[in-house]
Amino acid sequence: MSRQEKEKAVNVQVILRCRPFNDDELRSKAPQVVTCDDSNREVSVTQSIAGKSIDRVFTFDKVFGPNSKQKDLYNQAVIPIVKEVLEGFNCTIFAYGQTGTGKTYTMEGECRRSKARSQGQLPPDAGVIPRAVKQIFDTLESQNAEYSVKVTFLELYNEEITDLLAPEELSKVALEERQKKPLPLMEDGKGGVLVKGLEEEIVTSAHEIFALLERGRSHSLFSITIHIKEATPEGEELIKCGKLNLVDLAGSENISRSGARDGRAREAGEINKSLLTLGRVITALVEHLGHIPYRDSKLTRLLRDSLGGRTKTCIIATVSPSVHCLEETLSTLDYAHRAKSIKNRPEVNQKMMKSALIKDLYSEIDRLKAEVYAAREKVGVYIPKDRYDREEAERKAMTEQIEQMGTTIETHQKEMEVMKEKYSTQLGYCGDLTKRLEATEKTLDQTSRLLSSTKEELKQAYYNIKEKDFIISKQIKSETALTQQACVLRSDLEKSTRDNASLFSKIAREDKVIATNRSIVNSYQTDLNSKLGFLSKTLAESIDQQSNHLKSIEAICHSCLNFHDKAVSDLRKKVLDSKIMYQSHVEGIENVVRLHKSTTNASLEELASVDSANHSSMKQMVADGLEVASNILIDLDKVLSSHRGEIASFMKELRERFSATVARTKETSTQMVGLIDKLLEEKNLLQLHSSEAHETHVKSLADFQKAYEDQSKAEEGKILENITNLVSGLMRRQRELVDARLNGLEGAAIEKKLFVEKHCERVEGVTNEAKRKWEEFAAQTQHDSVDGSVFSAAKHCRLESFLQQCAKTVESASEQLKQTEASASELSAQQVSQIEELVRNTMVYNEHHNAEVSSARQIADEEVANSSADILANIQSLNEHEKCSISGLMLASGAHSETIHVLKKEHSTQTKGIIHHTEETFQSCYKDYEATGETPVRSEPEIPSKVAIESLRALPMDALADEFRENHPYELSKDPKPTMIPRSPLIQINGSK
Ligand SMILES: Nc1ncnc2c1ncn2[C@@H]1O[C@H](COP(=O)(O)OP(=O)(O)OP(=O)(O)O)[C@@H](O)[C@H]1O
Repeated sequence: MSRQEKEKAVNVQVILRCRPFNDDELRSKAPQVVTCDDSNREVSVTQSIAGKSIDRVFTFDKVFGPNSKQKDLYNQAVIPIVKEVLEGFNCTIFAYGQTGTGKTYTMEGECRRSKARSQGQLPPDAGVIPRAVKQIFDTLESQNAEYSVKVTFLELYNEEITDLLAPEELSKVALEERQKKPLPLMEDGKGGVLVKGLEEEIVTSAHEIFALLERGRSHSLFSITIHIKEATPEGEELIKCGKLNLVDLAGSENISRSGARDGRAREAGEINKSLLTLGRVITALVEHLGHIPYRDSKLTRLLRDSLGGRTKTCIIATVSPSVHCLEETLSTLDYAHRAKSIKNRPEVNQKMMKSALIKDLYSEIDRLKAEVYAAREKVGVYIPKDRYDREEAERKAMTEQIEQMGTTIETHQKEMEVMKEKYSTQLGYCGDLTKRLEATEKTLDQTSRLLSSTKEELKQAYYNIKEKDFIISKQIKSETALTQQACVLRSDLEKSTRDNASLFSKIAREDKVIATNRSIVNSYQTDLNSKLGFLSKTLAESIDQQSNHLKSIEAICHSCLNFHDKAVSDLRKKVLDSKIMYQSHVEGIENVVRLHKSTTNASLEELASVDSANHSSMKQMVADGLEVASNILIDLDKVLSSHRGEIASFMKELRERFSATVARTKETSTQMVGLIDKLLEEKNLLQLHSSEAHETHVKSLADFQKAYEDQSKAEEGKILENITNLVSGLMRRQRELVDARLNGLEGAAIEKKLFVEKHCERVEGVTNEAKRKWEEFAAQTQHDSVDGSVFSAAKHCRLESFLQQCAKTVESASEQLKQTEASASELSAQQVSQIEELVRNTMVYNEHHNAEVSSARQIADEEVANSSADILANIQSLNEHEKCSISGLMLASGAHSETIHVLKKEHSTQTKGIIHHTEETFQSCYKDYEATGETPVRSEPEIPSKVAIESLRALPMDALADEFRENHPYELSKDPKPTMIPRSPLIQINGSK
């Protein structure tokens, strides 16, 4: 298979494993309801509904029955997955199922307790995790590859993540604390999720992993990440990376079954939250909904890439074969079957250049160093910018999620309301349907009764018609025989007339008699024919009416039956639909209620704890505040009194200083005046001194010149002889220089003198001005100081009054603070007790509500089960009812046939009357020949006797009817088929007429 093909969308692989019966189930002889067909990958579950056993069959990617071994499951299902991990895919295997169905057995097996693996062999009971670890290390070692393997191991319980690989060198207490501390989840910025602070352990052999697995528990997620070094043909080093996640989920049973209460209820609620969210995520993925609620639980956040992402996923669903777990088994099978339709798009992880990996690792080391430094120096929290940004983004996302959850809760509540309404409407609808069913059943009963009575009547009518046909045919036969006999007689008479002329008169008489008799016979025949015609007409009409009536009844019966069948099937469908809908609603409501309950309980608990914490912190705060305030007040008091003293001393000092300053100013001004006078004196002296100094200077210069000249003359005299030529130049130059210097000094002295004189003039002016100003200033200062002392005295008085006022305010404030503290603590205690009561009430109400909901659900369940069972039983027993009603109808038809018998009797009496009357008339009219004695002896004509003629006459109606009944006995319960009814003989007669 090419890599491209491999990276296409693939369905999540779902494997079903059914464990063998456990000891308890064997002891209680629990019936088996789950049957596995490993070769056809089918699982069938037998359910008993309304006394009938119904099989539901599920097909999975692989099925492992109760006799399957750990090795079989691993070899067939897991080896290919581990191979793909070593090729660079990310793969996840997770076990899902009810508690005690073998999730941990399948994932971990019994190897934790076994010592066999210490010899390098795994025990036969070893599960998927140890076998996968062994396969990974065996493969890596056989490939002689350079590799590194690191593992993480966490527990996900109660929606909290705990690191099972937290360092062991910490003390036991610290370790426990650390292990208990839940770790938060963070988005990694690439669409993935990271567990913040999760330890990654580098392992070099399978044994090290086995040692780590000792810390394992249920509800855990064990991840192995493998890096394998590869070399390209160009000599570059690449790192291939694959990851295998092995998850043992929590049991999927519901809260009511587990009987969880209080803390355990929260636990079950949280577990349920994870599994409910997992179910919702699966549904959303299967139905391709826009929003997949991954963020609703930590489990789904962790498994995000495994459900609809780029990871290859295999779900191992575990079930029990026992009837006791039927409900959960069906739920697990539904769950797993739905998950089969999830599509993932697995991708091979991109290979990394070794240098890039090293760079990444260096930056990671830098980050860790910075964190270690921050932790060691305890200089606050060090968060790198990107992490801060990530956390900020996560915080925002969480805020949004909280808002979203709020709206989701609202929507759920609304949905719950709608569902409740729908539920009550459905109940009403169910009631209506039941009433309609009852009414329809009654109508059906009546119609069935009517149908069978009508059928019986019809049958009776057919029988009567046959009987009448028989009688009529007999009568017609006898009439024909009589007519023939009359004709024979007539021909005999005619022959006698011809033979015996002497017997003319007799013949005439006889002719007369015969004519009379013939007319009687004719009239009798006409009369009989007309009566028979009337009778047959009446019968034909009656038959028509009967058959029409029967047809209409049949049509009504058919329509009734159709309507009934349709109504029954509709009803059955509706009942089943409503039952399913009701169950789904109940399930939905139950889930919502459960979720709501867990959330409410958790929030109530949280509220209670927050509230009590708030109360104590408030109390503490108020007490602290009071203490601080009273400290401050005391300080303030102290400060105020010290300030008061200080201000008083300051004022005193100020006053003293001021008067000293005034005195000093006065003194200074006097001194200044003296000084100025002195200055003026000094100026005059300076002037004098400067002119004197100038003169002295000039004089000293002249002296210097003279002395110099004298010295030069003396020295000249001494050395003139030796250095006349050499020194003469020098001396000249020296003289020039001295002259220039003397001239300069003289000029400067004159300049200085002029400057000093000018300066003295200016000083004099300035001093005079200063003296004037000083005197003004002194006067002003004296005046100001007097004003200042008056003002400061006034200020002092005001300040003092202020201080007193301030002290009073402080005292009243402290008093008020005390009062406020008392009332605040009283109020907060009151509030706390109120909130606590509210919380207690709400919790009780919640429990009560929950109990009500579950009892209502139970009752509704029972009622629905009862009513649907009743309806089904009713439908089932419909035939029996029909049979009963038919037998009832048979009785009714017996009564009816009696009535008909009576009618028939009446009819035969009437017919007898008619025949008797006709006979009498015939007897009275029919005259036999009377002998006169005049007739000669005649040859014996063969005239049939009256008895013979009478014998030709048809039997009376009763006798004919009896004969018919004897030959055609009436069958009671056989339905006459209209198509089989023989045609009435009267039709022929009527036609021939
Ligand atoms: N296929 C099997 N063969 C033999 N015994 C099994 C099998 N499956 C489970 N068992 C036994 O059933 C018992 C319960 O199994 P296990 O603890 O693995 O269930 P579980 O689903 O992990 O439960 P929980 O949700 O509580 O973790 C164990 O004693 C285990 O040995």
